[in-house]
Amino acid sequence: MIRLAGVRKQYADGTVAVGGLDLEVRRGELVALVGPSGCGKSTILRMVNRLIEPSGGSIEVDGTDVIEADGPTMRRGIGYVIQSGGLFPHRTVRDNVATVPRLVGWDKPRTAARVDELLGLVGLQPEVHGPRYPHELSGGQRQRVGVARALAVDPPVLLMDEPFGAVDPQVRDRLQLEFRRLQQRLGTTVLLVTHDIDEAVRIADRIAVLSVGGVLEQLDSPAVVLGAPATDFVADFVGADRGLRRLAVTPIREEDLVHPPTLQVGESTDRALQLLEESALDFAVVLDGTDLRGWVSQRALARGGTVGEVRRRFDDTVDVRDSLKTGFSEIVAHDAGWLPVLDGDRYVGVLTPETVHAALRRTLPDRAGSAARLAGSA
Ligand SMILES: Nc1ncnc2c1ncn2[C@@H]1O[C@H](COP(=O)(O)OP(=O)(O)OP(=O)(O)O)[C@@H](O)[C@H]1O
Repeated sequence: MIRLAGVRKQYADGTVAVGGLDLEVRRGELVALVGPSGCGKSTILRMVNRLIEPSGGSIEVDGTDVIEADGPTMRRGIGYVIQSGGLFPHRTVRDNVATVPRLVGWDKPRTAARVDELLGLVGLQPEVHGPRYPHELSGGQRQRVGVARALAVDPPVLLMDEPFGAVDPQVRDRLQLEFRRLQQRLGTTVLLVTHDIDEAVRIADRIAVLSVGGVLEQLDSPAVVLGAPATDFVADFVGADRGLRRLAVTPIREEDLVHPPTLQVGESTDRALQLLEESALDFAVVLDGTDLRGWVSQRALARGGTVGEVRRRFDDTVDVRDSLKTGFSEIVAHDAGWLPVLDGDRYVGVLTPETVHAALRRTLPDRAGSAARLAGSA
């Protein structure tokens, strides 16, 4: 959807902000540009919508050569969100969001309906927030309006420069996730600049790590950038705690889980003891059909009766849709060696510290793969 080939930018004073960049963003994808201050992130973004003229190379958006196109016309088709929202201070929220629909000639009813819809989408109330001026909103609300305005004519491409930068950390987390859901629902292609690696890890499909001069050090999924940094520069940039960050982006998979023996609540403890003796483990998971009812140890089974009578309940469970970080954190919080994982009500297996380790290894490319990646980026 966005294709940069050999793109260069040298400013008038001789500064080479971007030295020759190849980068592709797929349709519907969210790519985050990260890197230290001054590495050329904003320059790259602003060349895509021609707020800055490239000195060389080619840029295509959805197959159209951006450099050949008429700048203002093209910009109306590309949403652009900047830090603090970049709203017009003397226009109401409604008028801000209506800017582009009016420019492209939408009639009043259509524009009004779209503004209501968009304000609702970003979690604002049209009748409450619509008539206000930007200074009558909180920083987070202003940023939501900025996003709504950028989405007004449903642009296939959205460029965002530190869009959540001006919001306090708690609101930021929520806003990022809400935006991500919206972007996935609308299928918008997004190129986003941030210097917050955690933001990139949380919401991007792929992360482009840049060093000074707009040099692309690595372009890959958050899990791979964190788990297999292509260069020392990337390893340094993503930080010493990249291992912990990876836990947050690695999903729990059924195949990574341990499967101890399972018993049904109605079974006799004699039969259960027999089963446990055949297995290497001294505990079993107790189910009623596929629903989790607790667990039993060999010692408890020695008391006799049915499995249901001697079972113990779990302090906590983990959902299969949670990240390894959530799962591991629950294990630590409950001082448990293992916790059961559920898919809705259905029991699917057991998470242990060892399975966390195995899952982290699974998400890494093999050594040959990362060697090829290194050679490719050199
Ligand atoms: N108009 C300009 N004239 C000369 N040099 C410029 C101009 N704009 C930017 N630069 C330089 O180009 C380089 C890249 O700047 P850019 O703003 O793209 O970096 P960035 O990665 O977005 O930085 P930050 O994270 O600090 O916003 C920097 O060295 C900057 O000083």
